Parts: sequence; C-alpha cells; structure tokens
Amino acid sequence: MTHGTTDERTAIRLDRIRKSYPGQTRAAVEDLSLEIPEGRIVVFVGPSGCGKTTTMKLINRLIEPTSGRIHLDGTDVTEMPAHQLRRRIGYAIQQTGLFPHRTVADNIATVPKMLGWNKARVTARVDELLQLVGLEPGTFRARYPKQLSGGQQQRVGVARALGGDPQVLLMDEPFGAIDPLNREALQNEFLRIQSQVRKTIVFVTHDIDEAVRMGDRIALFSQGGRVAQYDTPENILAEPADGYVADFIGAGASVRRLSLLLLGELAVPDWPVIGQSADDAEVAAAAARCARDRLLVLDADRRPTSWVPLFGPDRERGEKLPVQGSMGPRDSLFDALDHMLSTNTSVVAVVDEEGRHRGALEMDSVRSLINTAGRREPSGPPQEV
Ligand SMILES: Nc1ncnc2c1ncn2[C@@H]1O[C@H](COP(=O)(O)OP(=O)(O)OP(=O)(O)O)[C@@H](O)[C@H]1O
Repeated sequence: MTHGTTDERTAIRLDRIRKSYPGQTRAAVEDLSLEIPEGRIVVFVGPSGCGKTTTMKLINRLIEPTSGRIHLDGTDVTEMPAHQLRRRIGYAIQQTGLFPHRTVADNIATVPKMLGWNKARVTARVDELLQLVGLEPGTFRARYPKQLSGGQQQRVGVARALGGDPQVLLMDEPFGAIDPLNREALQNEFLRIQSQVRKTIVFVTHDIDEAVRMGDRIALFSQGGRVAQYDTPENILAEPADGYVADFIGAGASVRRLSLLLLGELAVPDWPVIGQSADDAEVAAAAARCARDRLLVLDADRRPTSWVPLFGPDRERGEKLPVQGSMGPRDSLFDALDHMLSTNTSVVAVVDEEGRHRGALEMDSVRSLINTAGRREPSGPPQEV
C-alpha cells in the first residue's frame, strides 16, 4: 500500500523500497512506499530500530536501497550520482556533525563553497543564514563549535543544512541532545524558520510529543520500516489506526490533542458583557438577563478588563475581579485549561487577534468543544507559528 497524500504536489516518492544490511536476518526496511508532500514537515516517529534513520539515509543515498525506486520532483533519482543528489538535499543530525576545527562561518559555507559560489555570495549567504537562525553574525561568525552552547550548535547545524538552499531538508533527531526547555524553544524557532523557507522536510524522532508539535504529517513506523499510520497529528491522536498506534501514542493522547485545537479555529461561546461605564442599574438589568455567574466588563475598544461576579462572596464584597490574561486565536484548548487551573478561575476570556472580545470558556464549554472538534483533513494549510 502506498502511504500517499491527497491533493498536494509530491516532492519525494519512495516506491517499494527495501533495504537489507549485510548479515541481517530481517530487512531494516522491507517494502516501503511513501509520498512526501512539498513544503511540509513529515515526521518519522517510532521505536528504536524500526528503520526511520535507514529510510532517511535512503532518501539522500547515504545508503543505497537493495531494491525499489526513489523519485524527487517526479524524477527517478535512484541512479543519479549521489553527490549531485545531496546538493539538493540538506542534512542535519543529532550532535550537529559540525566540523570542530572550522569556524561557524566555514561550517555554514560548506555546501555553498562546494557549489562554487564566489566569496561575496558565500559571505552574504552565511550572514543571512545566521540571522535566520537567530545568531548575530558579528558575534558568531568567527567562533568555533566548542565555543557555542548545545542549542547554538544545533542552530548552526540547521543553518549549514540550509546552506545551498536545498529543496529538501532531512533532520535526524536534530534536537535529541537538547534539554526539554531549550528543546521546545528550538522547535518553535525551527517552525518559525520553516514558515519563511517552506522546505520539504523529513524529520526523524522517537518522541511523539515532538512529532505532534513539528509535523504537518506523521508517519508512524513499526519494525521493518512499515508505516502503521500516515496522517495529520490531529487524526493520529483522535483516531489511531490500530492497537499498535494507540499504544505508541499512549495515555497522554487526549491531552496532546488539546494542544492542537486552536481557539481561532473553534466556535467559542459568547458571554454576557457590559461596558466599563455601566452603572448599578445597568449591571442589575444585565444580571437579570444573564444565566451565568458573572458578567464580563469591556472597555471602549471591546477589550475585556474585569469580571463582575453575580453570586457568592465576591458579589457580596462588591468587587470586580481582574481578567488575569485572556486567550487569543493561536492559543489552544490546552492553554485555556492550563490557564484556568494555574490561576484557579473557572472561566477565561477569549479575544480575537486585536485583543477584542470574542467570548469566554468554562470547563463545560471546553469539554463540549473537545467532543465536537471533528477530524481535520490532511490537506490543511502548512503549519505556521
Ligand atoms: N549499518 C548497519 N548494518 C547492519 N544493520 C544496521 C545498520 N544500520 C542499522 N541497522 C539495523 O537496521 C534496523 C533499523 O535501524 P535504523 O537505524 O534505521 O532504526 P531507527 O528507527 O532509526 O532506530 P533509532 O531510533 O534507534 O535510531 C535496526 O535493526 C538496526 O540494527
């Protein structure tokens, strides 16, 4: 079965690929057919030894398939000289693989120099890439890898992989050695870069959270390079294809799914509001019409400022309660829940891109949004941050 995509252009097509290493009783990749869409991030995820790295190395022919064909942009590249192919494909790996005795600039310049670019063009490209990955060229150009933090080295690794402006970027556990906090920052940074460069990216990880965060699409591998499910993160979490996938994504799947449900894409319930200058009579009239335990106060620009409690001790004290931060369109249901729990409030205001009132969420409405959020089609827009 080909694990394909719907209406997108296919950048890479693996056609019945098999790879047996010498002396292996079972092939590392038995019979894999897979289409990778252009300009998206496809994440290979799965347990150790299931053939993720082998598949990735087959794409840029660091290793040769035992049988099967590989197509890049519709052209069969299985017989193309490997060095020619690799210029079109950037490669970034864990531990960065930077040359220790070369400066940051020299490392990033590797492919541009190989391509025969002149000095001025190479220098301009190095600086452009350093800027792109958030490293100030003046500070970092002349440093050596050991003079950088792990995260900075990883950024240089990404910059180097992008050096010759390849169509395709292969990334093998690029953030594997980074601590969780910096790792999340690097992931976000990388998604920001991708929203600018729009490369076709194959990203290997064994971490399902990283796969969900990074992937436009996830290929979940099982032993022998089999793809157990190839789908959007949303669909894999919501509808695992079988018991193997369900086990791999584990018990945290519903929580992970929450983080994919963005408020901007959901129907947020309205909430009764009053203006900032409302007097007691207006508040009383609004309260009489209101089935909630509080009214939301908006300023003249319709931005939420505070809550007026209608019941309980807060009401008796006659105090307004501060809004304590509202949720925007790019916040997720997970963020909304987290906010409620960490601020110990039962309701959170939701605003639009400009910070204006959209509605509000309570636990009950979060629950019903989770239940009604349907499947999303795999052909959704590329992930942006
Ligand atoms: N050079 C090699 N020679 C022989 N066997 C190999 C070689 N490289 C990988 N293998 C075997 O092929 C299988 C697939 O390995 P591969 O590295 O592709 O898995 P992986 O999914 O990337 O694993 P991990 O997450 O541990 O990196 C494993 O059984 C591995 O032992």
